[in-house]
Amino acid sequence: MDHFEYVDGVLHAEQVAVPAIAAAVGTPVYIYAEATLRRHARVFAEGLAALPKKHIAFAVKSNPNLAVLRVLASEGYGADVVSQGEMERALAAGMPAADIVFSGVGKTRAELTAALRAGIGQFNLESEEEGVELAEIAAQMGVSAPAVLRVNPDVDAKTHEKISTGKAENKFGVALDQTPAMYARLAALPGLDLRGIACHIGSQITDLEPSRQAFIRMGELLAVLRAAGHVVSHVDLGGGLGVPYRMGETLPGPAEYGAMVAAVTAGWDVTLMFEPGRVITGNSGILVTEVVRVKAAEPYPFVVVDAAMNDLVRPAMYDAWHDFVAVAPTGATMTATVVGPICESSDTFAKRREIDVVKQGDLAAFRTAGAYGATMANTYNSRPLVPEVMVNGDQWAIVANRIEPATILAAEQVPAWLK
Ligand SMILES: Cc1ncc(COP(=O)(O)O)c(C=O)c1O
Ligand SMILES: N[C@@H](CCCC[NH3+])C(=O)O
Repeated sequence: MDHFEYVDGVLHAEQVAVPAIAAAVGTPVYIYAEATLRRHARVFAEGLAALPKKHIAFAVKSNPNLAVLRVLASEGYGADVVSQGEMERALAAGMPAADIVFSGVGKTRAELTAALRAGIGQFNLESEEEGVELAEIAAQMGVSAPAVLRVNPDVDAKTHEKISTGKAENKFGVALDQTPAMYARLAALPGLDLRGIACHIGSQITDLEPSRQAFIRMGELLAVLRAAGHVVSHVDLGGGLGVPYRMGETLPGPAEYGAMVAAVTAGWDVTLMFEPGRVITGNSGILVTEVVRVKAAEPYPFVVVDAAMNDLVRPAMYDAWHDFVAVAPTGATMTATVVGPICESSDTFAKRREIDVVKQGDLAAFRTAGAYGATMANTYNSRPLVPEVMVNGDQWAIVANRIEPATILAAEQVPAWLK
């Protein structure tokens, strides 16, 4: 979090005072620190330095802002995409098609075709049905689709159930015990260059043991597939490494993760692939908001801010914690519930929490909002999508504009029967 620091009592993003951005752009506004993004990208890559052959594909879903993607492209990152839109963004940001991995259970025929045309590096197949369809399209196009089969290792990632992806009950990947036979059938298809396996057990993983167990299962499967005579040159271990959401919290970081991966995968002789998202972007961004008013209530007041669950949905959706701090704290604290203006009780950011004292008109920030923040925003209650700003040293720029909700139909566009 070191590029969002207090200088002379005022929160700064790198060398830029947050109030300067808020005054120019308005609130709410997402602010990203380029230096933090780069540092996270490098620290993650350094954590994997001991691995001989690897490829890192940034999980675009965590933050698809083009400026973010450009920074990560310049750090040598490829992209893990889950839609044609994400693929196009990665390409537009300068990521080579060969460095793009396409995941997701619902890739449509149109998306498979577009990705083949673009020449992406790898399709992560989530079902036999998808593999058969991809093989058929590729064969028609006279190409061979590089692919791996995503396995569901049936491991509990010990994270929030809504962001767990590696248990048998989850929709992702194919059952481990069915994989060898399915791999053999898919490998035989013309149009498919099946070259390995993939897994991803969940997001915001704060205990490395479930991942270790999943990777051990992947190693066992690798041995079974090779014993059956298959070529397995790539193993994709997904993303999911968690980040600290609370000031002072310490979690296993890229170094511990890398050491665990190196120990489990020693001797595999494959290219290992990684799909980190949150660990790169989470603490690279904040959401800045203004206090609309402080509403007296018993036993604690409500701090009503101008950001809402449509701007940052994680607290409403997963009961997620985001630190809430004053941009110019006085040093005093109060206990309050922090809420947005939306007409739902779930529009609550912090319940009965000790926070910096704030009053009407003060600026405040939700920390760790760089991942799954702006990207999950919507226009509920006819609120615009908030702008995004990137800071680089003492410079900053708007990297996504405020977007108004669906435009109001002009009178002549309203069908006669609605008039
Ligand atoms: C297939 C896949 N890869 C990568 C990620 C990125 O996860 P995270 O942002 O937790 O690193 C996800 C999200 O959980 C995912 O579903
Ligand atoms: N959107 C989730 C993470 C989902 C990860 C995607 N597989 C979050 O904010 O924590």
